Amino acid sequence: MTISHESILLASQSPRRRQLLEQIGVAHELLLPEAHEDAEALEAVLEGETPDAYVQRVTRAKLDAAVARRARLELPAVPVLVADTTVALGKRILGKPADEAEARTMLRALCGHTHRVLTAVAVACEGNRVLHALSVSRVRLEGMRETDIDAYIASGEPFGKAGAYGIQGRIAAFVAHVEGSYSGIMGLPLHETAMLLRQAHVRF
Ligand SMILES: Cc1cn([C@H]2C[C@H](O)[C@@H](COP(=O)(O)OP(=O)(O)OP(=O)(O)O)O2)c(=O)[nH]c1=O
Repeated sequence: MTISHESILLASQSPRRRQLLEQIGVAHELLLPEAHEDAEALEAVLEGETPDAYVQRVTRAKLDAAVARRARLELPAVPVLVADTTVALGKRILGKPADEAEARTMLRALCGHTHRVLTAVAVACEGNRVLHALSVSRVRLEGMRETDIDAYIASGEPFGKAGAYGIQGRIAAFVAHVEGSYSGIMGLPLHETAMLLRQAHVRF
């Protein structure tokens, strides 16, 4: 992989994060996990951990893994960007649903209530100095009928997404209120990300 010194490395498998970074014109290359790296173990919730502590710990672990990967691959020391998104219903952390039943349980729990979407962002810059930010948004999903939930699950959209939904897709028809950062809910809060990248002297 040839990396321009004007680029950053986005260590993420999320197509949304890539698309969002493109939206603000940040030149980047992907730094994807290698086969032996176990993302699931990294994302396990510790006992008693709050959603805020959880999302920041996972983000830091993703960053450490990505910086180690950059070194292993002998890539130039350009900034590395990572993020993690978690949906919190009170103290309850809703990750990505493992199957249809879990997606259904999550959607039923979210409907008719306001929940928080937390996205932590971290950048490793020169000298491996770490910059980080946390975006917290509030989303209210109105009640969905069981038939609406069935159709949404059948669309496949809940999978691979924290809280079993993606605000950028069909669920938008049920989003009654949003407060905070739309891009943050999608997975990369662009205002906070731009601030961190400017602090890291990235030009875009
Ligand atoms: C709440 C919400 C989440 N999401 C997605 C964003 C993230 O991709 C995903 C949360 O999972 P994450 O673990 O944050 O990210 P990821 O595993 O997809 O990617 P990475 O390689 O960077 O760790 O949920 C949406 O796309 N829209 C939404 O409205």
